[in-house]
Amino acid sequence: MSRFSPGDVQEAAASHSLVTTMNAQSDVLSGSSPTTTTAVVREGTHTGPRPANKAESDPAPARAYPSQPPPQSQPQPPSSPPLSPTPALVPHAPVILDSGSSTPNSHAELTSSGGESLRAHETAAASARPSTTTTTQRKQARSSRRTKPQKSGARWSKNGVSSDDTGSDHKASLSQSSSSSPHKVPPSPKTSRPANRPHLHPSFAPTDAAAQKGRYMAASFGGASGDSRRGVSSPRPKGREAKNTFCRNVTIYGHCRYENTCPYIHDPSKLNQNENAKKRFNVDSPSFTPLQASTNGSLTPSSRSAAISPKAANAAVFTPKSQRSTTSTPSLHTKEPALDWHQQDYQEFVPQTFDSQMVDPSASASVLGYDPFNAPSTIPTITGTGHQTPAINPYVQDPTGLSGTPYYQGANTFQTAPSFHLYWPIGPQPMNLLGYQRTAHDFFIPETLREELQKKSEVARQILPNSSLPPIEQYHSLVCLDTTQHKNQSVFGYQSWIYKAVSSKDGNTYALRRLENFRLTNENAIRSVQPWKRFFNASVVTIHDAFTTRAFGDSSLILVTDYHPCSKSLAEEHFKTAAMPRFHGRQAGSSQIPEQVLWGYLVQVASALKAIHGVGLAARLITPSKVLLTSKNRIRLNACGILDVVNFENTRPLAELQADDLHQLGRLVLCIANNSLTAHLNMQKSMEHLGRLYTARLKECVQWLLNPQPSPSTPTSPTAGGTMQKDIDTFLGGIAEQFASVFDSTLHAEDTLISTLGRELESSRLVRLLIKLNFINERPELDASIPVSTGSAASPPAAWAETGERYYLKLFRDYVFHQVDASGHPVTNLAHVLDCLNKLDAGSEEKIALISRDEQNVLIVSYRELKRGMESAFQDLLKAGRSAR
Ligand SMILES: Nc1ncnc2c1ncn2[C@@H]1O[C@H](COP(=O)(O)OP(=O)(O)OP(=O)(O)O)[C@@H](O)[C@H]1O
Repeated sequence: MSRFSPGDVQEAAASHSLVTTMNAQSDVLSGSSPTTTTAVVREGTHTGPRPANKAESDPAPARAYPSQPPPQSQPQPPSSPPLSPTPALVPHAPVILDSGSSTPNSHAELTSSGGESLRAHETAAASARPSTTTTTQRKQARSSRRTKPQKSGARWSKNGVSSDDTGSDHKASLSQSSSSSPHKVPPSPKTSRPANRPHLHPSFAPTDAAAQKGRYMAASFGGASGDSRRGVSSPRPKGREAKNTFCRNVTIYGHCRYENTCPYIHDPSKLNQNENAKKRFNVDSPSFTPLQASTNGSLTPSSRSAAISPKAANAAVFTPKSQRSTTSTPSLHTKEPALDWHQQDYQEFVPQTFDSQMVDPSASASVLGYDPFNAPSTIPTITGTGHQTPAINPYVQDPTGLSGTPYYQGANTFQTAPSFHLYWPIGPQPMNLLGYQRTAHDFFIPETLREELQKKSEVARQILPNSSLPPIEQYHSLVCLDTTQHKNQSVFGYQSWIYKAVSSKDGNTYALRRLENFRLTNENAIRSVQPWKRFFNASVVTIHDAFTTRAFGDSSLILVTDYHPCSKSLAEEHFKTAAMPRFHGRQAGSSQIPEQVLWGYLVQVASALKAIHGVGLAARLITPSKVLLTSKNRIRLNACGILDVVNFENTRPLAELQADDLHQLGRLVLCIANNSLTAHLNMQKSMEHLGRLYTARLKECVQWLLNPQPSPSTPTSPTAGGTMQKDIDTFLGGIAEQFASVFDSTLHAEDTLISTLGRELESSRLVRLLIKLNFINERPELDASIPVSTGSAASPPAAWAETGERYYLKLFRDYVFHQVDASGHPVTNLAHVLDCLNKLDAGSEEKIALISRDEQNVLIVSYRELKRGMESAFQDLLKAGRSAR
């Protein structure tokens, strides 16, 4: 990546006097203030890579990357006029010293090279044709053909249509053809093109007018000077290209005498095939039509199958032998096979960061054996009344990607899942880099965090197509979040389901917990949710509403709570490990939970209990399945308030319930520490195990929580002090030092997030800058609506985007994004882009060399001028927008 060097500035200064003499003329042309341009230098003074420019006069949209910058000593064609400033081709740069590109010059070059191509191709015809070709040039062409036949050759097509064809390419291939096949070409009936005819890009040449071909091809060869230079070193034509070319003898005479030996095509139908095959992706490309599935599941024969034997066409679709084969085969029968393919790829490549242990053997087994085609008939019987959705959570964070399979099976709608593997840095990341050696990833949000946030937002927005779940009140687009169809009635006394749903009132996504077949016998029961609706704590899932409904065909109680995408219960996190032989009630092989994680859980639940007990409530349900893990080590109580409604009539005293909360907390930690859901059933053994694996402090704390109300004479609290109450305040006092350490790590995490946010702020700043630039760059339709600030009548109205500051903003865009290296390859250096945009945003005094697309002019401008120009152009746009209203 080259940058503008100080030498350029000096050279620019040296040519300043010349620049000044040009100012008057250029100002009239550009209509812009002469003060806006710093300097312009002649071609060749810059040393850096040039932007991939096309000729200024070339209207063709397709742009070829130019070859190496032309050396100053590059020989000019004999017919070329001396270099002179040519305002007609210079697109109104504020001050321009033209180094040689001009309309007459271009025309001379066009004419000259066009004549050469014609001569080279049509040996006899060219000599007889009263074209612009001169006798001297013809001789030169012949001699060059004789002496350097190996340099000839390049692609050549029927119309000279390929956007990257060059004059010499064409000439060479034709000279080769003329040597191999003695085509006799008569003089073309059209000998020259009108003088004012614009330079036509080969791709716009008519395809059917054979007589015009030569002319357009000739015109195309004389395109941008960069093109013709590049053509000198074009590769030899390949046999395949001759095969793509229609024989000119057939065009001119109607037949070819040398058809047997001639390498060109003589059958027009073949030509069209070859043409289509040759063009890669353009407007003429045939659209891709995948094999469509008919309603009976068989593939509809397409035109492609007509070309193959019926046996082959009806052959079974290839299915790779893998775990996913059971799922991938039916996906071919969906409406959008291509999309399914993407989805499967996404499943396969998603790096799992947040979860590593959640492999439910039973779930995996059931999914593996799950037949999506039979599912609708079986699932309702499993899930009960009114519950017709396959009770498989599509969003479960299953590393195998299997739990979501049925969801993707049925998905006929378009889905754009972020392809995380595309962003993921490949290979080990370099360490200990200096400040200026940072990698591209250093500029952006950390990969793990970005992936987690993107997943959450994607999951929160996903819906199940063809879902039979009814809307409930204002909640629609219900998706069942349950990961298992075997519901445990013992928790609430009712089967419970949980759905993600969108509220039509506020557009937010909520989690709806439904208790099936719940009958409300007392109106006051449902009012007991009111205090919970006013309760907000960071460690409790907020409750928003509670009501009963018959939308499912039964009488259900619905509790509306916050929705936390990609979350899972502690039971799913810690107890659903791979199938392994059990050992003493524990799952052997499961890893030990770090003590710091357990203290984190203790502190979070304790702070939630402090708040809950403080407002005269009790959590009542602190079990592993009802504590939600919403991000790494971040938990929330998820079933508060439900038992208040369900057990309204036989509730216990509050003090008892609050003491039970502490007991449940102790049991939770004991179970997790023992990696067993039933650890509390064998208390002594479990405590011993806990004592072996963890510190005495943790054991003492759990012991205190599990003990019944301590008597005044037996102080066993964490504080180990004298007589005390067994309440949450005592407990908090006892674990104060753990609170301090958890609080400290929370602050560290917050600091990290704030600094990440700061980096993202930088990115959003650059995005705003880019948006502004793109509003301005090469804007076509505003030409008439915005008066060109020059006020010059000579300026065409269609020049807003090409004049004044807009012109060098356009060149700046090329400088930032379209640079090519010395061999003409695109430069895609993110650091360069960020560097340039940041300097533009800051309005730095640093100067850069902007090179016009025909590589004939170099503008030296500072970022400050660019910034000023961008602001003023943007203001123009705003004004025009306002006046249009
Ligand atoms: N508020 C919520 N936001 C996001 N996901 C939730 C929310 N509440 C529960 N979930 C998810 O829904 C799933 C089912 O939760 P639920 O509370 O029904 O537990 P469960 O494992 O089915 O236990 P049980 O059998 O006792 O009902 C879990 O994967 C959980 O992560």
